[in-house]
Amino acid sequence: MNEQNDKKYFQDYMNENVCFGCGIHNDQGLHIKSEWDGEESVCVWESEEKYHGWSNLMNGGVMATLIDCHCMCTAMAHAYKLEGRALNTMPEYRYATGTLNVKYLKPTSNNDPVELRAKVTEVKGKKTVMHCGFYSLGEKTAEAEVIAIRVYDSSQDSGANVFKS
Ligand SMILES: CCCCCCCCCC(=O)SCCNC(=O)CCNC(=O)[C@H](O)C(C)(C)COP(=O)(O)OP(=O)(O)OC[C@H]1O[C@@H](n2cnc3c(N)ncnc32)[C@H](O)[C@@H]1OP(=O)(O)O
Repeated sequence: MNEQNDKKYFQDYMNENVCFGCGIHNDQGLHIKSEWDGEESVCVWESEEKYHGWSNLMNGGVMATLIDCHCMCTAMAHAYKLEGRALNTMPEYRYATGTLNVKYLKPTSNNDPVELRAKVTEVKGKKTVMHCGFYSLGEKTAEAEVIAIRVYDSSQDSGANVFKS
C-alpha cells in the first residue's frame, strides 16, 4: 500500500464540507490540502488551464480563494491544537472569513505548483489572525492578512446555524 495515499490533511476532518475551495464533498472544487509544517501550515496546489487570468498566469480571485480556504482550515486546526486535541475529536469548530486582505506582489505562473504558508499571529476570543505567504517558483508572489471568526462550535449548536456545514 502506498503510505502517501493514507496521509490525512485538515480538510479530511471537515465533515460535510462542500466549500468550493476546501470541501472534499464538492466535485467541482479546488480540493486544497493543508497540513502543519512546524508552526506554519502549508498547502501545495496545482492549477489547471481554466484557472488562468492572463494566459499562463493564475487568476487573482482563484489565488484569493486558495488563501482564504487555507487560512480558514488553518484557524480550525490551530484551535484544536491549542486545546491539545486531534482533529477528529469533538467539539467541532468551523471558521468563516471576516477579513481577507491580499497584496499581489508579482505575476503567478498558472503552470507550476504554488505553495501557501500561513502562520497564526493572534488569537483573541473567537477571532484568529493569520499571515499567509503565497509562493510560485521559489518567489513570493502574494501575501495576505486574514482574519477568521469562529462561527460554529458543535458544543453550543442551537440547530439554526447557517455555518453548520
Ligand atoms: C464544514 C464546513 C467548513 C466550511 C469552511 C469554509 C471556509 C470558506 C471561507 C469562506 O468563504 S467564509 C464566507 C465569507 N464570510 C462570510 O460570509 C462571513 C460573513 N460575516 C459574518 O457572518 C459575521 O460578520 C462574522 C461571523 C464574520 C462576525 O460576526 P460576529 O457577530 O461573530 O462578530 P462579533 O461582532 O461578535 O465580533 C467578534 C470579534 O471579531 C471581530 N470581527 C467581527 N467581524 C469581523 C470582520 N468582518 N473582520 C475582522 N474582524 C471581525 C470583532 O471586532 C470582534 O473582535 P474583538 O473580540 O477583538 O473585539
